[in-house]
Amino acid sequence: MTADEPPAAPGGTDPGGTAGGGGDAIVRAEGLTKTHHGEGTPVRAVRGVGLRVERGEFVAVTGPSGAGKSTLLHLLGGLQRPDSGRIWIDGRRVDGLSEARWAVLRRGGIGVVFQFFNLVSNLTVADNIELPALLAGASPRAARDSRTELLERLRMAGKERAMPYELSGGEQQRVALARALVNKPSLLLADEPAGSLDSTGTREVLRLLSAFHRTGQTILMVTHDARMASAADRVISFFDGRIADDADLGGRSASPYGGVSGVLELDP
Ligand SMILES: Nc1ncnc2c1ncn2[C@@H]1O[C@H](COP(=O)(O)OP(=O)(O)OP(=O)(O)O)[C@@H](O)[C@H]1O
Repeated sequence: MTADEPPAAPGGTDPGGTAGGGGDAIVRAEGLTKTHHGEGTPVRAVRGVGLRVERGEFVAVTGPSGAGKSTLLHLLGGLQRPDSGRIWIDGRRVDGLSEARWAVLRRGGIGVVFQFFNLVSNLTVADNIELPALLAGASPRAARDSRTELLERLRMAGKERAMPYELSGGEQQRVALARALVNKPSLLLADEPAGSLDSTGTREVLRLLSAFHRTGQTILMVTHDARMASAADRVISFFDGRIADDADLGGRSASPYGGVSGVLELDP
């Protein structure tokens, strides 16, 4: 499939990951635009953005409030639809997928964490983490094993039976991370993952994201916090709906994967 061909049929895949996706890119987007039509004047939140994230990268998208960072992340996770532009995830053209297909993709290939955890309040920690695994078709035993392993990695062993309201904000975010990672997604999208945490919670989330990154997890994180951004190996500055700068922080990268790029595209 070339970049000009229509989206893959729902369920269609490109196992080689090269059709339109180019090389080993986990995310590729071209010409993305999104205007919000709210109460007042329409807001052009994303104004022609091209982006490429390679397998194993940890990319931070930073910029002032209202720059359009969250909108960009929502477009890449299928939580909002672009007005124009194309998106490939793991080599597969996805911008034309139905809501249901996007939901399936988020259940397996894309994990998402938000500022406000969004745990299911009447489910235990264990059930919150196992649910997406079960929905994706894992056996109860496999879901339990994955949950146990993740809770250990997240230093939350022993909290399996706790309810979300019994946990601190930092602990709830660790459960949200476990839930997002339980199906081993090729991409983790994180929208201000420490935005509602104190400095201890922020440090812990940062440490955990870095630890998952070191074991190969591809992460795209939106943050306005310079400390958070400094944990990434590449920082994209977003301003007024566009990529204003794209800096490979080089040397510190724990990722074995090089070759990064991000391009500013003109308005269509
Ligand atoms: N659903 C919506 N309806 C109307 N306007 C919206 C909507 N979502 C976002 N906007 C507007 O689009 C612009 C970009 O918002 P967005 O949340 O993407 O920015 P951001 O860079 O993530 O900001 P912040 O750091 O404050 O979260 C803002 O002006 C915002 O008010």
